[in-house]
Amino acid sequence: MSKVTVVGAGAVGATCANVMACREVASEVVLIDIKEGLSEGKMLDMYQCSTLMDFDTKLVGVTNDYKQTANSDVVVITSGIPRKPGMTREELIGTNANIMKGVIENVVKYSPRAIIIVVANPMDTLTYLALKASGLPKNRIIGMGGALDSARFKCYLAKATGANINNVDGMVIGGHGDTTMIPLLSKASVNGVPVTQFASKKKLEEAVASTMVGGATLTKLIGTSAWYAPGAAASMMVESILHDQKKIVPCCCYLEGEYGQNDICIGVPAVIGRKGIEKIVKLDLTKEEAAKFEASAAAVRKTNQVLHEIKAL
Ligand SMILES: NC(=O)C1=CN([C@@H]2O[C@H](COP(=O)(O)OP(=O)(O)OC[C@H]3O[C@@H](n4cnc5c(N)ncnc54)[C@H](O)[C@@H]3O)[C@@H](O)[C@H]2O)C=CC1
Ligand SMILES: O=C([O-])CC(=O)C(=O)O
Repeated sequence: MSKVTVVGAGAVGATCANVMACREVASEVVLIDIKEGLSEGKMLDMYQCSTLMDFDTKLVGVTNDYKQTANSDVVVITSGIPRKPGMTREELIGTNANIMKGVIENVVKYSPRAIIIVVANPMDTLTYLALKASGLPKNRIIGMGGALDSARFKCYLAKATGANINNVDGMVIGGHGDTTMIPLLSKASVNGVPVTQFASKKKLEEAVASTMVGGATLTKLIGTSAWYAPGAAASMMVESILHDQKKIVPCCCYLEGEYGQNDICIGVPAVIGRKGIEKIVKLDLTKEEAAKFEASAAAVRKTNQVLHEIKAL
């Protein structure tokens, strides 16, 4: 028996709940939101897919009643406003930091043993806030960003190389921001063969640039930010935890010396299993990539500083 709570029944939260239900990732999924009836309605709709899609997951929707989320094994936090075209993720901090503080208090109160996955933006800074506000050990607070950015990177690489998408491997580390993420071209491959064998430098650099603005491109097209791939990425992380799959997932982790950084949550590859972040994986970065990581960390720290200015920390 396993129980997952998703906080925020908007686009990303409901999609994540739906993917988890369809894949039977957990025996019970609870969706909670402050908007009266929203979670109840979405979970009822989802439940009515059971026979159509052949799943048997207990689905519960609640309005702001954390008692029903009690003793969750994993909690995914998507509550927060999304950006509109032309905005950065960092601009969401004032509203979303306040939401995060209230949510974390309830999550820790009702599910003290849960592993928490932070999705709301600006994700790296809100992961840091969740860690500090919850007082939980660092292995139990994970931010979702790198999994999504890497999935997008693989799509753009598949287009650039003409390779089968499922043969493409690629990883994005660093902050989850338009200018802070670092798609690692040096490690990208098609079935283990470096991507440079399949596409020109120019095309590969275009794939990197498109990945970095992947979220902004979707926001411009849709008018609000994306949800299908974000929801699926969060579900994949929950699955790796609950099924102890020990997948190596680029995700936002608290660093204490790794990659030359301290007291920061930022994207690095990690083994994700039943204990949450089980190991931070060390990559041999090129000189240029290491310099980019340093700059990315400096930018994330600048946003973290805002938490003090708005008295969220
Ligand atoms: N880390 C990542 O890779 C990604 C992060 N995001 C972020 O996820 C967040 C959610 O995005 P969407 O689902 O598109 O937004 P949305 O507006 O569709 O849904 C947000 C939901 O949160 C709810 N909410 C607000 N305050 C709450 C509270 N205190 N407790 C419970 N629920 C509360 C709202 O009522 C709303 O239903 C945004 O901050 C967005 O930027 C979105 C995509 C990817
Ligand atoms: O772009 C946004 O604001 C939402 C997000 O983080 C993403 O889709 O990568």
